[in-house]
Amino acid sequence: MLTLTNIRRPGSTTPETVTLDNGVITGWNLPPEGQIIDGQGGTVAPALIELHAHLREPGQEVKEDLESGLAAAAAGGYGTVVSMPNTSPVVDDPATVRALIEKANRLGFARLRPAAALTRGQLGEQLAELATLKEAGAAMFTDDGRTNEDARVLRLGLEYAGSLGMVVSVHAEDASLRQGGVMNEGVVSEELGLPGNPGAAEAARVARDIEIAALTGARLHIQHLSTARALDLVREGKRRGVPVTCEVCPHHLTLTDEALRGFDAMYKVAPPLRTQVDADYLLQGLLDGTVDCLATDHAPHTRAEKEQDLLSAPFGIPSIEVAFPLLWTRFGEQLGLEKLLDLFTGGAARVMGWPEPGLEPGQPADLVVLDLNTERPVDPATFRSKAKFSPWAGQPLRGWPLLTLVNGQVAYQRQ
Ligand SMILES: NC(=O)N[C@@H](CC(=O)O)C(=O)O
Ligand SMILES: [Zn+2]
Ligand SMILES: [Zn+2]
Repeated sequence: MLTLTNIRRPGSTTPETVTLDNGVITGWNLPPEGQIIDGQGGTVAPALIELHAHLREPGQEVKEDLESGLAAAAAGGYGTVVSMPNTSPVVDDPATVRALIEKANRLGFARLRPAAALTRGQLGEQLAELATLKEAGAAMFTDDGRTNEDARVLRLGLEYAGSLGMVVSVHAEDASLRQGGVMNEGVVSEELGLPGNPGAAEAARVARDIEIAALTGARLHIQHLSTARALDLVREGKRRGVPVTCEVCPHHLTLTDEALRGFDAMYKVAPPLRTQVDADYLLQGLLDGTVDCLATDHAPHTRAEKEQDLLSAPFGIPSIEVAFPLLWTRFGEQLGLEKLLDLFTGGAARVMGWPEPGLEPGQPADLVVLDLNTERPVDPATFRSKAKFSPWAGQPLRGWPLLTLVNGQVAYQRQ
């Protein structure tokens, strides 16, 4: 049993108390019992849900592992993380899915809901054993890290996953258009003389995949959507009743291809940072509901890897520890707290078909307490993630988590 005192519900200024027992919320403003934690006047919300993080286990533990990645997630306010299967080996077998879940349960940080590969080895040729992967606990199917080039294989994957009631999520870029592009194709890439990856690579693939979702009637989720054009395609697909959803990442909302002018591969990410027009358009998509949820695509690499030149360095930006404060500080006024929290919690749950998280008695005791007002600079040296660098290093942000509870247990507490 745990009692959390001195917390406020979103939109309220009244300090309250909540009691947790057996992994659920048991009641509000009851007499304190069990372990008592002072919420320091922070705002309490359901713990955030991350649908897209690269935790790198198995095989790439030099970049991140379950312990560092799930601790980082809890420090970022997340209670649940869907990990991507582009590991080494690829997560395409039930035993690995089970082993990951068991290990994560022992760690006691954020909950892990691993995604499994849609195709064996993520090679895009033969479907993985989706039914047994689901049975083992796979949360969704994706070949993220790679693109699904064969439309027929994606069709079969959607049909099979759809029959199991599972979501397929896609990294939607046309590989032949993307080629060796290391940044957005446009004015900046031309000035810098760097190979560009056109927005059309994303839009063309999103259009194709929405058609396949319409054809199959199966649930398709578009990952890390980055362009205005692709967002219009999703909007139109939804209007037609196609079962398509999409996520947007913090870096595509807050950074543009201008960041590449310093030739720093920290800003190299797939899909690439686009233009301010795209970033503004994505924000509108958050406001009007076209974007279903926020997801970080937390993609840790070693510093040495990211210090290589732009052509050699791997793609990816780590952000799981800064996502909420970053977006609250930048867009809190435009979005409002309730909408922003919904994009980090309920929106993600609805994409997955999971129960709607909430603060009522009976709800899971997965909670975050946020300090919405105190400004603190981003300090990558304090990150739990192994990737101790950040595009937002030094920036003063508000909205830092004070406490994250998972299953009624402390998964993170700020010192
Ligand atoms: N987004 C990235 O730039 N990188 C991801 C792969 C991916 O999400 O496609 C990674 O695994 O590092
Ligand atoms: Zn991807
Ligand atoms: Zn990814």
